[in-house]
Amino acid sequence: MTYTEKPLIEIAGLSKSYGTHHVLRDLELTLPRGIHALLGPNGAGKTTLVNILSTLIPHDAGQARVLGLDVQREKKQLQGLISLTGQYAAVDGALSGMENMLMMGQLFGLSRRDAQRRADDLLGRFDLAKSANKRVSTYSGGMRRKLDIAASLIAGPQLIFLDEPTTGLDTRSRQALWDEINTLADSGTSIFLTTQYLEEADVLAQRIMVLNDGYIVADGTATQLKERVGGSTIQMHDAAGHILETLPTRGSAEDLARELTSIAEQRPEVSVTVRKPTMDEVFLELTGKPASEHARTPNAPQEASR
Ligand SMILES: Nc1ncnc2c1ncn2[C@@H]1O[C@H](COP(=O)(O)OP(=O)(O)OP(=O)(O)O)[C@@H](O)[C@H]1O
Repeated sequence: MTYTEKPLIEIAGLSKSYGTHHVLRDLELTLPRGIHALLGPNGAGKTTLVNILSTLIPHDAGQARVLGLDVQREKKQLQGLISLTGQYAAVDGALSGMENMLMMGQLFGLSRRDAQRRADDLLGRFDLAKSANKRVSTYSGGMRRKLDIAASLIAGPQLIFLDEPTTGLDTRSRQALWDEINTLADSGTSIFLTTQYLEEADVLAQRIMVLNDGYIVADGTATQLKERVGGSTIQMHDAAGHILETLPTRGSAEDLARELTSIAEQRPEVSVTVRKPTMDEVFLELTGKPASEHARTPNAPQEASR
């Protein structure tokens, strides 16, 4: 079996403590290739897990394999197949976008010619070609973040870890980056991202893991996580759109049809909307903590679209 056929990530009994503070406790997880998101409140251990999986820090107990390779014993080999983009863009402001790309290419041992070819391609893909020769200090936050991700892709990694890739970006830059992440995944690169934005996980990820107090408290698709929290609800509105009443349902077509027929007969004047639980409600249910205001996507729709 080659590494391309192995699970993307395999974790068994993984634990990590800082002194007496148990940050990760006995984690078990197997993920196939694709886009996966790790959600959790501040201090839940998301960055710690990403740092372990990307070989930056050792774990205390258990096993972690990425692309079939042991994160500690086969660290060097693994480092050639993955890349990590952290919360703060690690590009050099005094250099141009192209110079940053070439420097990264050199670091990964590419020839100047190969690095130039890859840099041209990536800067074009991330819509940075026009600014390639401008100093990065003149770039916007969104452009820096895109350059950081483009630079991390220069050696063609199989898997890219993105630690809070869109924190601090405005809605438009966030959307543009989501498009890039989807394009990357379409071209065969797997993505493991951490995020505090519930909508980001909802929109992008095939699997979502929720980390809380060192444990993975939920793992599934956005739809599965929402189903855990409960079935759809029926909201009744007046003509001005004000919510008059919210009725819980079990979510089956039969249950919904019965409730809707009863409303049609007894309150024909109201309008109705059927809504699924939002990721905010899922987060609150699973972690006991509301997603903090800053962790919500600006202008995020109130209702999830799935
Ligand atoms: N080097 C360290 N030494 C001691 N404690 C640490 C260290 N790194 C992280 N921690 C602690 O471990 C816990 C988890 O931190 P981590 O950065 O992994 O959380 P996170 O989920 O990424 O949080 P955030 O969303 O705020 O970035 C926190 O309580 C943090 O203070």
